[in-house]
Amino acid sequence: MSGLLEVTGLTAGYGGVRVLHGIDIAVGENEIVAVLGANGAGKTTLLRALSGTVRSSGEVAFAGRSLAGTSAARIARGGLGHVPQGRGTFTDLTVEENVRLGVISRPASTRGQADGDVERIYETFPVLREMRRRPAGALSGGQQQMLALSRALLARPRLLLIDEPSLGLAPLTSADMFSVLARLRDEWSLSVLLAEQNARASLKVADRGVVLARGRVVASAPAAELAADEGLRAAYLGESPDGLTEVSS
Ligand SMILES: Nc1ncnc2c1ncn2[C@@H]1O[C@H](COP(=O)(O)OP(=O)(O)OP(=O)(O)O)[C@@H](O)[C@H]1O
Repeated sequence: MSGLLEVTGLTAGYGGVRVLHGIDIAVGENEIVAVLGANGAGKTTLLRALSGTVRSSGEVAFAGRSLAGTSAARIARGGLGHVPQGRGTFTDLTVEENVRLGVISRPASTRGQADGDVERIYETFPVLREMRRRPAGALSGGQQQMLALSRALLARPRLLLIDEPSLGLAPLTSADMFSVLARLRDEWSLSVLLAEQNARASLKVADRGVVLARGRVVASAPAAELAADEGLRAAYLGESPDGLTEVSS
C-alpha cells in the first residue's frame, strides 16, 4: 500500500503548551484510519496540525510532498480536506449555498466540473437534493454532518480528515454515518483519517486504528485486532473490560 500521508515525529500545542509529543502515523490510498482516544487525548489537535490550522513541527509528507511551511489554504487546495468537529454549517444559508462553499477550496483546474460534482453529491445524499432550497438550520444533526462532508467533497480531496462525525448523533444515525464514510471512500476514491471517541463503531469501518493517550501513540494495529483488544479499550478508550459499555460520544 502506498503511503498517501506519512507523518513522523509530529509535535503541536497551544500557546507554548505541548499537546502532541512526536506522533508517527500513516494513511494509505483508499484506506480508512481511525484515531481513537479519550477526551483530551489530542485527536482534534492532530487533525488541526495536519490541516495546518494549528502550528506544528515534525515531518508531514502528503502525496509525496512535504507540507512543512505550507499554509492551511494551500494544504486544502492540495487535496487534504478537513471536516472539523461541530460541522461548521452556516445555518442561515441554504443547503446548496453551503455545499457550493466547497468550490472555493477546489483546485482551479477542476472548477469547471463543479456542477457535475454537485449533482454527484445529490446522488450520494438524496435528502440534500430534496432540502437544497431550505436553510441548513432545518436539517437534522445527521443531515448537517452529510452537508459538512459534501462541502468537503466538493473541494475534491484525496484525504479527508473528519473530527468526531458521530458526536451528538443518535446511535442509529451514527451507524449510518460510519457506513457513509465507507461508501465515500469507495465512490469518491478517498482516504479517510477519522478522529473518534466511539471506538467500536469506527473500528467497524476502519482498516486500521491508532490509539492516542496524552498526545502519544500507544497502539497502532489493524482495526479488527484493536476491536478485539478489550484490555486496550478499557485502559485507553473508557470502556469496561467486558466490552459492554460503549463510549458515549
Ligand atoms: N484551543 C485550545 N487552546 C488550548 N488548549 C487546547 C485547545 N484545544 C485543545 N486544547 C487542549 O489540548 C489537549 C488535547 O485536546 P484535543 O481537543 O486535541 O483532544 P481530543 O482527543 O480531540 O479530545 P475531545 O474528544 O474532547 O475533542 C487537551 O488538554 C485540551 O484541553
